[in-house]
Amino acid sequence: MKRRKRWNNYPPGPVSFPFVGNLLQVNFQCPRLLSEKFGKIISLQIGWKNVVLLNGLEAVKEALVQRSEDFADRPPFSLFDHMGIMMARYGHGWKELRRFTLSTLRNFGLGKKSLDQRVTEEAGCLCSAFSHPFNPRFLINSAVGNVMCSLTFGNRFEYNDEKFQRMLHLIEEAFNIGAGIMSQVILDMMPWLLYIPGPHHNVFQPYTDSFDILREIVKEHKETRDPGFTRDFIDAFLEEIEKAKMDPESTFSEDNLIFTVFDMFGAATETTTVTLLMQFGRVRASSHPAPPIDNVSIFPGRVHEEIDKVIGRDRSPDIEDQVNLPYTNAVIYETQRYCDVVFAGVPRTTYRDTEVQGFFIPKGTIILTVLSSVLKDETVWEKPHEFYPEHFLDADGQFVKREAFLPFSAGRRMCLGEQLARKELFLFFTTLLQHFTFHIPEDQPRPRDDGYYVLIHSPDSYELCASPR
Ligand code: HEM
Repeated sequence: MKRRKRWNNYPPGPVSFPFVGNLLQVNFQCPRLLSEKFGKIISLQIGWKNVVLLNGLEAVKEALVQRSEDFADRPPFSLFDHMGIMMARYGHGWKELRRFTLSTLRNFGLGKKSLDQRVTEEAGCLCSAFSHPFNPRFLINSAVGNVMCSLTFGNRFEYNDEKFQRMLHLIEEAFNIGAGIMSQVILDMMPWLLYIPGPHHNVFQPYTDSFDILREIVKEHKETRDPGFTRDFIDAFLEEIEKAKMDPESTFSEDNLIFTVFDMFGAATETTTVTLLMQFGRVRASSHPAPPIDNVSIFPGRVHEEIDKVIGRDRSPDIEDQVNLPYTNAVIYETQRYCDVVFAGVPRTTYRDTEVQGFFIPKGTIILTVLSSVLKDETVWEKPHEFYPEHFLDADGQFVKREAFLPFSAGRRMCLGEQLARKELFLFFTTLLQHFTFHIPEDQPRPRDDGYYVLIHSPDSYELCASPR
């Protein structure tokens, strides 16, 4: 009863059951249903935890931008005391690691040529790996993983390299487990389970295996490092550990190096892979002989035309071409809006007592910013539930950014890799469309448009044929 204390002016929500709260009543994939009943700001109880869902541009903007610090914390992680960046609690350690990571990635090329070249080079490798017909997930995931390897370890891997594939697989598995019901709800409600042997201890395995692989890579770096020459992110972090040796407050340690690299891989690979799969999925959906379901059928031709006119066929696309390719750019942005990959955001926690849209929200409440409800906000977008690249074009056909375009979230904890992801989404897409036309293998039905929701919104598995242009 004490835990169920209600505050004055606390947001409304469905009645919750003992122990499980609203866990069994709520369809998190469709928060719109809850909104229709309770409004834009809804309170829930998941196990013992108080959770508040924020829907729509106004509420999400007020929380993440205007009251940025109030909403900057993350919930405690039930499995272990994990630092890194993604799940770190708001405070000195997180600030130090985030600032360092952002500036190091920038120096290695976020905003500079060298990163563009790495991505372009990887897009070239991806082109040569395309066969006929094929499932693009493996290749795209490997190419995206390789960009991260090149930034953090200084080298890329062959797509069929066993160690590389094992690492990508383990990190993905660990992220799915970390966000799953066992670690988020069951172990959190009953932490004493960890003192009892049983199969639930398997949740730790992908973490320890991933950390072992990363620890080995860090060890190799320490053995081969030249202090006058920084090869990659790991070298830069090792330098920082040395500089901070005498500072007892410092967050720079080998454990935190491993956690940070792990976090970046986990945050970067699946999100970017799935967004690219959605982009090619849109192209593929447009080429199916059955009548189109929306206006997708016209766009690949227009994108090909624009790329041919601005870039031609002889040179590789460059990030600077973006400004001269308004339609292509609009298609990329619209895919992110329409497919809302990180549909419910990443959970935050209130850092102090605060309020949103007049509702009181106490310190320590878990906040889900439903990004999907912003990307499809009916008061903002002309055709929120259709694929409509014109959302990002003005009357003269020039590209325009929109305030409600928040797939990377906003505020202090917004995605740290937005610039890198933007480059990958643009350079992979334009390079592949410059070289290929895509279509669905004969005999396959029109692919479903809705995909499935776990931690993120992924497309159903599909096959693609790529014909050289
Ligand atoms: C299309 C690709 C991507 C999407 C849609 C995406 C989306 C997001 C979202 C919605 C968040 C949660 C922000 C919040 O709490 O409000 C986030 C956090 C984060 N992302 Fe991304 N992301 C993408 C790519 C990347 C890449 C390439 C990197 C790596 C460099 C990255 C690194 C991170 C990190 C480290 C965080 C945690 C930030 C913090 O807590 O301070 N992401 N991302």
